[in-house]
Amino acid sequence: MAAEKARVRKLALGRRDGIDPVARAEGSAAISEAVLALDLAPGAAISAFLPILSEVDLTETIARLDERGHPVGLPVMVKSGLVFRRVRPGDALVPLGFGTRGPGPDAPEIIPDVLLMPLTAFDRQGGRVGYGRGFYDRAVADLRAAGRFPRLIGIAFSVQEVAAVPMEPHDAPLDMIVTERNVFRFA
Ligand SMILES: Nc1nc2c(c(=O)[nH]1)N(C=O)[C@@H](CNc1ccc(C(=O)N[C@@H](CCC(=O)O)C(=O)O)cc1)CN2
Ligand SMILES: Nc1ncnc2c1ncn2[C@@H]1O[C@H](COP(=O)(O)OP(=O)(O)OP(=O)(O)O)[C@@H](O)[C@H]1O
Repeated sequence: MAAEKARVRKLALGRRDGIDPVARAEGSAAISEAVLALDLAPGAAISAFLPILSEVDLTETIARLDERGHPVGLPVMVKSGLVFRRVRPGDALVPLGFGTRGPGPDAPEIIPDVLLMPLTAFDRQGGRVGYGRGFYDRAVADLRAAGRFPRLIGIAFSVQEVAAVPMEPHDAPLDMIVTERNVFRFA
């Protein structure tokens, strides 16, 4: 199981790393438009992410969601797992580990109603795999334990699709995946 996850992760990451900068920017713009076209409840709190490595760039999405009045949060790794701190366009960001950046400790936390989730590989059944550290899986488990059931939306380039991601009991299937080509809905 772990070996098969590692295999699809490597395969999809290789293809993601191979997207050229122009296609990456165009793909990110298309994904942003698709996310902004979803029927998000007014005022819903939304977690996003800023790109590391060759990830989709949601910078513009974050600005537009904020403009519409959505509290937007970025993931921060803390001892207990992941928390989401509110970010506003123009805020100063600090390094947060593994190349990630986000709001400092003074920023308020948000409890997301919608998670825009980074991933390495996905399949058409809602399967998702990340970098293999379980941060997002644990964040979803923690939210559910607190009685919260956020919508889980995977964000990826279409080349990150694989035939099947092996899913384990701790893996939360996605409700939706947005790529530059498709919006897949599972729930
Ligand atoms: N943009 C973004 N922010 C995020 C995440 C993410 O996946 N993407 N995270 C999601 O958990 C958390 C950061 N955690 C991370 C944990 C491990 C690695 C990691 O192992 N990176 C490898 C490179 C991947 C590879 O090539 O295999 C490394 O640095 O060696 C990255 C992020 C919170 N913020
Ligand atoms: N809810 C959870 N509680 C405790 N441990 C967990 C939980 N979810 C995942 N883990 C652990 O995290 C590790 C990585 O899991 P997995 O390979 O599914 O990560 P991933 O999906 O690639 O990562 P991420 O969720 O950060 O994107 C595994 O050892 C797993 O047991």
